[in-house]
Amino acid sequence: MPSSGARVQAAQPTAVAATVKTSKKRKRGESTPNPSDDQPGGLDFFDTAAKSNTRPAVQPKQEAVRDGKNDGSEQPGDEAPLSASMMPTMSDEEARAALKQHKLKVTLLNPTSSQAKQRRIVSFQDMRARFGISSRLAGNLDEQGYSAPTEVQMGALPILLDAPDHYLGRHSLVSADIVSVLSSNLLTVAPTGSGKTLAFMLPLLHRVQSRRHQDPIPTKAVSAIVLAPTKELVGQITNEGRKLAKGTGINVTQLRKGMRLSPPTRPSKNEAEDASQTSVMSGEPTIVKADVLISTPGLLQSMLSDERNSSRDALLNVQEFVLDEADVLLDPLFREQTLGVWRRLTNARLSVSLWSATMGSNIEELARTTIKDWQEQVGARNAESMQEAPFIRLVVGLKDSAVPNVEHKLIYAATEQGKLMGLRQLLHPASTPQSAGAPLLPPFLIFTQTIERAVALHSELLYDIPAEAGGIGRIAVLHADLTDTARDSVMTRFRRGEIWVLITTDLLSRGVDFRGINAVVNYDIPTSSAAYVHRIGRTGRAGRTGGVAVTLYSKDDIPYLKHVANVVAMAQKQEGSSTKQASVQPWLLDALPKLSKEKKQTLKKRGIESRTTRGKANDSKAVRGTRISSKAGFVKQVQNNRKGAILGSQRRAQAEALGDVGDDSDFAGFD
Ligand SMILES: Nc1ncnc2c1ncn2[C@@H]1O[C@H](COP(=O)(O)OP(=O)(O)OP(=O)(O)O)[C@@H](O)[C@H]1O
Repeated sequence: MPSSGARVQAAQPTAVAATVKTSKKRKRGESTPNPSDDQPGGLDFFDTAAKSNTRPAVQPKQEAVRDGKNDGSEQPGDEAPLSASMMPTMSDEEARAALKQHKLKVTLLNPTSSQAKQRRIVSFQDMRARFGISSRLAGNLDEQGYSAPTEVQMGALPILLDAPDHYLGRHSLVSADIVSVLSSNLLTVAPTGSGKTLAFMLPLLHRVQSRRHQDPIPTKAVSAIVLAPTKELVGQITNEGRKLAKGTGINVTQLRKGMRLSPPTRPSKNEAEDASQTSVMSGEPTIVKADVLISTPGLLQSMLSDERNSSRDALLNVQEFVLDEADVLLDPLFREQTLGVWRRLTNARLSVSLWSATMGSNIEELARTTIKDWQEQVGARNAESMQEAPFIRLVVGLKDSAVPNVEHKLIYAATEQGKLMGLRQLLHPASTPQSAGAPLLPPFLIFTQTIERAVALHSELLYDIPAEAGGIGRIAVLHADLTDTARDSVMTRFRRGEIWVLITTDLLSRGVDFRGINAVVNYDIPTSSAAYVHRIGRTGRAGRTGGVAVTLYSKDDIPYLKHVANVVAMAQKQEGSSTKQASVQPWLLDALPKLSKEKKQTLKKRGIESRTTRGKANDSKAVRGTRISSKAGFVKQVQNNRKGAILGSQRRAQAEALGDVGDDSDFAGFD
C-alpha cells in the first residue's frame, strides 16, 4: 500500500470542514506542503510524513442500515443498532484520519453539484450489508482470498457502490425523468498494481445485478462496457470479471472479431434459443449476449460503425462505462475511437469512471468537458428534476509516481554493445560483477522501443539459457505483429512459469498483471515518465517487495533521461531510502537540460529516432550504432557470404536434378 513504508509516524486525526478543495499544482521534488498551506480547514490527505504501518486509529462502530439502503450521508446520530460484528464503521473524525493516513484524496470536480457527500471507506466485511451486495458476489470476492481492501478500493468502492441505481431497484417502475439523483462519475489515479480492477469491477457487477433483479424478464442487452487499450489487458479484465460474476447469471464477454451487437430485446426463453441457433446455422456473426462487454476501443468502434454488425440501439441500455488506462484511451492514439464509443452511449443514467496510475491534467480536462458535453447532449441536465451528476477525483498516494516498493537501478552502458553485455551480466549470475548487484531472478520482462528491436534482442538471447534449464523455450518475444493465437500462447506460458524471460514492447507496459514478476529491464529507455511508471509497475504489484527495475542507458539516451531520473528520485524519496545508496546521479537530475514540450511529444510519439526504421533511413551510420548484436561486422560479413554460398549451391543442385543446367554449369560453386 502506498502508505506503508519504513519511516512512519502515527497519523493525527485532523478536524476538517470540507472535502472540496481548490487544487494547487505541486512540482515534482517539492516537499509536501503543510496541511495548513493550501488546504482549506487544514485538510491534507497527502501528508507524506505522517504515515504509519500500524493499522489506522479507527475503532469499529455500529452502523445503521436503513431498509437496506445507504446514501453515504448518514450522521452518527441516525444510526439504528445492528450486530456490531456485522456493521463496523467510522465516525467522521475517524474516517478523515484514515483517509489521511492512507493518502487518499477525494475531490469533487464539479462542486456546483448538490451531491457533495461525505464518502466513507469500508472494509470488505461491512460492505455486503452496507451496500446490499448479493451473497453470491460477496462469496466470489471471498474466494479471491483478499483479507482487506487496498487503498484504492477503500476510496473507490463506497463512491461507486453508493449509487442511486442500487436503491432505484425497489422502484422498478420509476422512469428516468423523476429520478433526482444521477450516478457519480469518477476519475481515479492510483499506483500500478494497487487493485483498481476489483475497485471498478465489483461495483459494476453489483449494479448490473441490481438492475436485473428489478426486471422480472431481464432485457437482453449490453448493460456495461469496459474499454482497455490492449487485447491482453482486455482478456485479463474479462477473466477477473468472470471470476467475480461466477454464478450470478451475469455474462462477462470479451468482444471479438466476428461478433454482432443486437438491439435490446425481451425475448422469451424459446425465442432466444431460436435466434442463437439461426445465427449459427446461417453462418452469420455470433450475436453478443453480454451484460458486461469488454473491448479495445478500436474493435468496438469499428463494430459500431458497421451497420451489418451492430444496430443503432445496441448500446441503449449501457449504464456503466469504464475506461481502464484512461490516459492512454484519451491520448491522441486512441482518442477518436474512445470518444466515438462514448458518443454512442445515450442512456441518461450513464456513469463514467476513468482509471490509471498516471493522469495528465489535459486528460482530466478532456474527461471533464466530455462528461459535461455528454450531459448536455443527452439532455440530462435539462430534465426538470434532474441534477448534475457529481464528478469526483480520487487520488491515492502521490500522483504519477512509481511504486516505492521496487528497487530502481539506472545503469550506464555507454553503447548499444554495452547494453547487450550489461543485460547478459544480469542474466548470468557467474558473470555479474559486484557493482551491478545480485543477478535478476526470473521471471522478468524486458522492454524495447520497437518490435524490430524486440525481435532482434530475442534472436540474440535465444541460446543464453542452457538447454539443461529449458533452453530456447525459456525465452520468448511478444509484440503486436504476432497472430492472436501466438500472443495468447506466450501469455499463457509466461503466466504458467514456462517462459522465464519475456521480451516485449510497450504493448505489455499497461495494466497486465503477472503475479510474481521479479524484475523489469528497460533495454531501451521509456520515452515518457508515465511510460516508466507503467513499465516498472509490472513488478512490485499488490505491495510485494523485492522487485527490481533496471534501466540500461547509452550515451545516446542521456539527453532524454531526465524524466526517468526524476521519477526514480521521487520513488526513492517516497520510500525514504536516504540511507540506501542512491542510484540516481545528481547530475542526471540537475545538469541535464529540460526538453521542450515539442521534443517531449516527439519523443513520446516516435521514441529515440536512431532506433526507428525511419531514423535509420535518414542516417545509415545509425544502423550500425543501434544494431542489437554481439557479433563484429567482419564476422557477420563472413557468415552472410557463407549463407549465400550454401543457398547458391542448393539452387544449382536443384537445377541439375531437374536437368536444367545453364551455361554456367561448369561452375562448381564454393563447396
Ligand atoms: N484487496 C486486495 N488484497 C490483495 N491483493 C489484491 C487486492 N485487490 C487486488 N489484489 C491483487 O493485486 C494485483 C493487482 O491488481 P490490478 O491488476 O487490479 O492492479 P491495477 O491497479 O489495475 O494495476 P495497473 O495500474 O498496473 O493496471 C492483482 O494480482 C490482484 O489480484
